[in-house]
Amino acid sequence: MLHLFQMREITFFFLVIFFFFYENMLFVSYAFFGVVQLCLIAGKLLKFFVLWVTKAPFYQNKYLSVTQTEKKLVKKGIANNIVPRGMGSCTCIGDPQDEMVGEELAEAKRKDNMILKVLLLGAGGSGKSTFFKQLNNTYGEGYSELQRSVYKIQIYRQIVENMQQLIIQSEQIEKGYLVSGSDEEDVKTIGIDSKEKHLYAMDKSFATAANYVLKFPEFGILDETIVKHINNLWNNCEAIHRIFEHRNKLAVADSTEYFFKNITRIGAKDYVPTTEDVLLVRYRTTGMTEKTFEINAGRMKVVDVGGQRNERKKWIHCFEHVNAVIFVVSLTCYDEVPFEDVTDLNVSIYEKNNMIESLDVFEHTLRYPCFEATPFILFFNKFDLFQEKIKHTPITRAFPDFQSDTDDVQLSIDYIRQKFLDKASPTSTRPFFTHVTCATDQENVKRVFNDVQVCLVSSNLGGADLV
Ligand SMILES: Nc1nc2c(ncn2[C@@H]2O[C@H](COP(=O)(O)OP(=O)(O)OP(=O)(O)O)[C@@H](O)[C@H]2O)c(=O)[nH]1
Ligand SMILES: [Mg+2]
Repeated sequence: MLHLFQMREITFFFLVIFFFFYENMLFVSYAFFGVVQLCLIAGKLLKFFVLWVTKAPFYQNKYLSVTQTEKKLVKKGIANNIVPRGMGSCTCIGDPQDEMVGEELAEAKRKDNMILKVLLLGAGGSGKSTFFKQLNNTYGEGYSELQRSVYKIQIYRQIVENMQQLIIQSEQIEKGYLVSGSDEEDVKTIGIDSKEKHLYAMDKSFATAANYVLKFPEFGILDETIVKHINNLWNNCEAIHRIFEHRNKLAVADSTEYFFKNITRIGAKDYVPTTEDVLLVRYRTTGMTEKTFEINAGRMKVVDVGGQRNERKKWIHCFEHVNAVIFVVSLTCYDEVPFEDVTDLNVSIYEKNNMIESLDVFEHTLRYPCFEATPFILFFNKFDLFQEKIKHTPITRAFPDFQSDTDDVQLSIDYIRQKFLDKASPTSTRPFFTHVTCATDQENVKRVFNDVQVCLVSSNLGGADLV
């Protein structure tokens, strides 16, 4: 019994002792963990206070992050001690070399953000791609022999297609099409009096040459025979020259004369196009090309697009984050028929004027809401050709309101310039800059793009976002 009592007492005693200590242990442990928590919170508060006062993240912790780009740099061994950035600032710990990496990254990012995005827009054939090529020659790596060789097939095509076009037109005139007094109601003339049509007919002695050229395959490579025939037609056939005078209505490029004259060099087996050949070849752009050039220690991303009617539908795809639009106008197009309106080689229909089309495209482009505050730079291009054309063809061809039938270059350019500027809304605050240019002249392009760069930077980019 005693034993049992003692046992019960002893058990009770130990239970009391256990509960007493258990309660106290709970209290002690609660108190202990409470103090630890308070210390941790105080520590964090202290750390953020220090960060806030010094504006420098001394610590590397979960609030700080390393960007994917920086990780790649470390992986590639370009940078070796990238320290995470936190809360918008990027600083490095450790030795001064680490700090340099951080600064270089920041500088690289700042430079990246300073690229000006400039669009080259304008109607087909105004010279956009020629500017692009000239920029590549001046500020890019130029064209290697291999790259120039790519243009060979296009040069062959321009020569053969344009000669075919001239031959076909000669035949059409002979049949009575394209001359005034024609019975065909729909057919517009190219300004040849029916009494003069015999002057445009090729002599029978050119029949073999003409047939050979007409049958030449679309992507054929020039050989001795075709060179001989084209040389013969160009050098000896007067009718071909007379029709060439009407090239403005036939969508025959001005530069074709240069290629006809150089056909012996171009037809050689080891022919590699020169830089001049590359600049002068007429190649209708499809889609868009862009490249970043370093101009005046600044960077400019230039986008070249196709200007033909069906190409213009694609322009909208490159309208984001644009700092400026360079709108290229061909000064010589005031008596030209748009390529798309020279519809059928057999029965041509000449309807529109390229300068009026260019004005329409300009007006349409100005109306895009995304360009509301975007600076527009107008390039009145092909000044070299304009100076020659104005001597015999006044701009009244496009602007009958132009008072004088003058050959005054400055007066005519001023009139054309005003016609374009009139398209801008009178309430618009958007900046406009105008330049008279010659895209085939490297020095001119260099000077003009220098000015463009300076103008854009000083005009605060019209408030547009940087790329
Ligand atoms: N002489 C002379 N020819 C020029 C000048 N600018 C362009 N050209 C020629 O004009 C033709 C058309 O030029 P491109 O640069 O292809 O015209 P584009 O605006 O790119 O035409 P699309 O691509 O169809 O929109 C080419 O044969 C050029 O060599 C210039 O200032 N002077
Ligand atoms: Mg082009």
